[in-house]
Amino acid sequence: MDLGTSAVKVSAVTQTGEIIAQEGMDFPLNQPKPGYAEQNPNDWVNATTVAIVKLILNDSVKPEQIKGISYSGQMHGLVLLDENNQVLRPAMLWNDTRSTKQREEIMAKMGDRFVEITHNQPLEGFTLPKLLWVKENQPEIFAKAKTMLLPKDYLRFRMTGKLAIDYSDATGTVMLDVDKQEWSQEILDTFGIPASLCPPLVRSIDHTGNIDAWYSMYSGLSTDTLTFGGGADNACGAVGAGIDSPSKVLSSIGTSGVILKYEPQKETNYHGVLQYEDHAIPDAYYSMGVTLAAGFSLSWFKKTFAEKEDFTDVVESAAQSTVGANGLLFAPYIVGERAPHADADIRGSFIGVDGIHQRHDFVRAVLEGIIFSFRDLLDIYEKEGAKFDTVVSIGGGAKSPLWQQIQANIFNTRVVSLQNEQGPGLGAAMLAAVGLGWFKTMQDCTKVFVKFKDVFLPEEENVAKYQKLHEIYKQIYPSTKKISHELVAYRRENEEK
Ligand SMILES: Nc1ncnc2c1ncn2[C@@H]1O[C@H](COP(=O)(O)OP(=O)(O)O)[C@@H](O)[C@H]1O
Ligand SMILES: O=C(CO)[C@@H](O)[C@H](O)COP(=O)(O)O
Repeated sequence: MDLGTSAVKVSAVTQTGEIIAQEGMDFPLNQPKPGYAEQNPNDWVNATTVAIVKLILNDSVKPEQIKGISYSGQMHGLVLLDENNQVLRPAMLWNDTRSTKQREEIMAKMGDRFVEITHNQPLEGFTLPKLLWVKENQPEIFAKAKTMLLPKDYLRFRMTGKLAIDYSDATGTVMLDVDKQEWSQEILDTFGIPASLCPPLVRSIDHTGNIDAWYSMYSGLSTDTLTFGGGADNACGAVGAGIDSPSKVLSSIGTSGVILKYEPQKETNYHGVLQYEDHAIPDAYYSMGVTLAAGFSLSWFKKTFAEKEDFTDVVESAAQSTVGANGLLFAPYIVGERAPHADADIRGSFIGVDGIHQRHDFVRAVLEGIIFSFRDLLDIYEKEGAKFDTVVSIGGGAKSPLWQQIQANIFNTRVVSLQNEQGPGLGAAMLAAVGLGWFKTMQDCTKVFVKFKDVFLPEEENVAKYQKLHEIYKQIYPSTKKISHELVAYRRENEEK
């Protein structure tokens, strides 16, 4: 199961890694105020159940054939349950940036010590600042809260009745002591959070209970089906894309965008400039930089300016434009940004709009702007001495060959795609396959399951053009910061009246 932000995708995978059936279902994202991003946890369960039922009825996957289920989940989202395990409020998602005040308080109280324990800065997107926002703004809800879960763990709970969180998602709460691999008592004590709120920690390949009788009745699944820990969607994406050494880098265009590197050592610490997380692979780690609105920028553009048209046609119309979109740049900061500019109040922009521009130039600028923001992240890694020979491209954005060629040119590195762009879903299936004992190690499973499809090579002339354009792009953030902040403040003032 891949519980994304735009949809859930359920894949049936054989012992040899063939995806024999796939179903999905969308669910809404609610943005009631500037910076807010919420979903109803019941929507995840209902959408997943519909996808499972379709898999059984439409695709003839027999329930008794399904030996194991594992989960890939959108990260950091806060789900709070009361003493009867009922959901207390809508889930606050990874792209919800309302907790700037709490983020600043965390740094003021703990400073570098916080970064030392968690290997991360307490950014708005992470779970702890959200929890502290609820504590301060909805104390009656905080008082009733008995359990905190992340999105995929809530889904598992509804399917098995068991509470658990795996280490890769636990690092994303910024409440885990990365060196000790346990919930940080120091952080919990400093912010008055009861340890009982934190669910039991499991490894991504650990058995987390069977499908229970209630969910078996509801979905048609068998109670003989085992579930496994699963992981953060980016950890699972890296597993499904075969990112098993520091020379390969993952480029994921989902709702968010991610540039991710495998890290063999626990001790590596980017001091919060990049995120540092436990991997879904036991005893391994990964770092990443996140663009908050990657695929989301394109979906926003399509919904706003081309609602009735086919998604692929809109994307491919960018081929009618030129490298550099005839002199038009786009900065994808439409819900704020996380890396390299941790700024909840920056907003997006089109720069250079000219009377000659047509809609396809705007589409091209959106595709390129998202990859320029990825280029910013690669630059951080390259400054730290990283050398990549291959970029593996996954996520909904990997459906477009044009977008992958743009990546090869902007990264000046070869880009490969997967046979099926569902990296996180395949990664989750691999965790179940290892958990079931079908393979001894994740590496053994990777050799059988991970299959590449197309290769996109950098084109020298276009690489040079994009290098020039990226230098211009880099000026957008400092040049638009003050204007963006004033506009967001204006909107807040007027919406609060
Ligand atoms: N045909 C397409 N070509 C390129 N990008 C696409 C296409 N269809 C969807 N996308 C992009 O894929 C994104 C969704 O990717 P996905 O990996 O499914 O996200 P999530 O896991 O966050 O739900 C959308 O935001 C959209 O911009
Ligand atoms: O916040 C992060 C990573 O830190 C996001 O990457 C979320 O995990 C959402 O993923 P997608 O829905 O875009 O796959």
